[in-house]
Amino acid sequence: MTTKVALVGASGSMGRLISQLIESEPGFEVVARLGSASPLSDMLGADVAVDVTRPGVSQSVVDFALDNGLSVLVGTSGWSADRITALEHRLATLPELGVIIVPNFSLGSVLATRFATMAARFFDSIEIVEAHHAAKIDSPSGTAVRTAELMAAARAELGPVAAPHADQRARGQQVGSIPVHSIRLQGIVARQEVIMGGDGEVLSFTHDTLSNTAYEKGIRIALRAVVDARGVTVGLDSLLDLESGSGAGA
Ligand SMILES: NC(=O)C1=CN([C@@H]2O[C@H](COP(=O)(O)OP(=O)(O)OC[C@H]3O[C@@H](n4cnc5c(N)ncnc54)[C@H](OP(=O)(O)O)[C@@H]3O)[C@@H](O)[C@H]2O)C=CC1
Ligand SMILES: O=C(O)C1=N[C@H](C(=O)O)C[C@H](O)C1
Repeated sequence: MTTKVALVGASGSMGRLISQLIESEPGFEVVARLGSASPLSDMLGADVAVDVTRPGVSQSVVDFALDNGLSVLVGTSGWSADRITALEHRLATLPELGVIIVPNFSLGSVLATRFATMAARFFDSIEIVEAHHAAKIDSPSGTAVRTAELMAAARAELGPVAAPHADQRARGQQVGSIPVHSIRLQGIVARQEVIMGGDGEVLSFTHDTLSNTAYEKGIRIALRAVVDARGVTVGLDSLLDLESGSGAGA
């Protein structure tokens, strides 16, 4: 059986990549390509929707898809913990449907976030510096927000990180008390550094995306998973067993 995909944001950088990947993915076919001028009803007739649009648009795409019986794979940034909680409540009333939200399709990025989350309990001084291409419209990046939220959750019992003078604008935007600094620069694809300071030492986790090919494996894994998805799933790590590495060889 072929899964019919409505690709929302098809003309964009991620949309073009996903369209290409689906062409060589057995069992999937893009039946609708939507952009900013398309009515959302163009999705109707598809089995699943893939959303790679803009943070301000993604919610309406997901709402329309769910209203019309489509599960959704979301690659768009901007799905903060609050929005995800609201979505979980909605999905609780739609037991046949699922939404998979993947802040970053790159395996390396997901691993870097996992390592940083593991280490977060051991350091009180933590900051994130993320850098993206100049065309990126949102900041902080979805990956940085997710990383900060996971680190804050991991150290919930320890309280906020030590972020002196965090009221000064140049100290970044705090997410879960962790200052996040965003750089938008020509020449860069995507980069994130999580820096942790301790007594006489600094531990850092850096991930560089050098080209969009870094997203390919993760997109294939998430696409296969969305067909049978139920409820809300967040992060590529939820689709993989990071301890054993199983599922990563797509
Ligand atoms: N999860 C991940 O690993 C990654 C996520 N991203 C995220 O994915 C998103 C898209 O990134 P990218 O492809 O680089 O962005 P682009 O700006 O290249 O593409 C955006 C796409 O969204 C479409 N769009 C804009 N408004 C609407 C609307 N109202 N309805 C339907 N479609 C609309 C645009 O269509 P039109 O041309 O008609 O305006 C375009 O096709 C961003 O949030 C980005 O942060 C990016 C890279 C990796
Ligand atoms: O806009 C991008 O390019 C990216 N967006 C995502 C984010 O906001 O984290 C994922 C990746 O960093 C690239």
